[in-house]
Amino acid sequence: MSDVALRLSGITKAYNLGTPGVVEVLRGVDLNLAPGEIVALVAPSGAGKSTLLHIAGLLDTPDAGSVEISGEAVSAQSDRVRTAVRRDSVGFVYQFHHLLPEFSALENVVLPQLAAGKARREADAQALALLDAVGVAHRAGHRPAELSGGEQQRVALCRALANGPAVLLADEPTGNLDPETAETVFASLLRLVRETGLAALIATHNLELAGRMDRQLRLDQGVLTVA
Ligand SMILES: Nc1ncnc2c1ncn2[C@@H]1O[C@H](COP(=O)(O)OP(=O)(O)OP(=O)(O)O)[C@@H](O)[C@H]1O
Repeated sequence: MSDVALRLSGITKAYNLGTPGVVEVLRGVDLNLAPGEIVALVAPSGAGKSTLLHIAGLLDTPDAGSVEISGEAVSAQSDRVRTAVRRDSVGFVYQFHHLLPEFSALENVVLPQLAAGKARREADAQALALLDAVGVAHRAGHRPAELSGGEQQRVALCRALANGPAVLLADEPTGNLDPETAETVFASLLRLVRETGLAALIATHNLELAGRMDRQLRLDQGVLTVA
């Protein structure tokens, strides 16, 4: 295993808005995340944390700089390679669950595994084990609309972890939940991340949750600083 799960070097990103001009969102972001490390990303609204997470997760490309995942330089690779790395090595959790409404909880966790080439029986077993680990196995056959907000987020977490990623990226994963439910979901997330030894970068406005992670970084004026 590489000793760096995620490395961002010199990431810059600007959006050209025509008039009034260019918005420089990221101005040279450097970050090393070791396997097993959980890092909070704290940023005021509009500071660019979604932009940063999308670049780290290969959903967007930087203007300059590089992204390495598990020691592999991926930012300059072809779309095909980036898509495969994203599928196999990166898990995403968003503020809203984005589960597929017409599929059951189990199927939502199975589908990314089938896309990665896993056999159905193996994918089912992995999905059930993950749902069990976060306490929602009894809801495996239910569709997202039949689940509570906290259950939906726990299923979304299972989906993000289904292919055994090296890196988990989360954008306000508990931001849409009441405090008690947020605590349940966050506790599940921390425990699973600790158990699996993957690296996690978790954007949150919640300073109490941020304080329970290994490190806290602030995104301000386009660069990361220690919070
Ligand atoms: N596609 C785009 N085109 C132009 N400007 C954009 C685009 N995406 C983001 N921006 C701008 O870049 C800045 C950072 O946006 P981003 O969504 O990354 O912020 P954020 O920190 O995630 O904010 P929030 O916490 O409110 O979601 C904002 O000023 C936003 O308006």
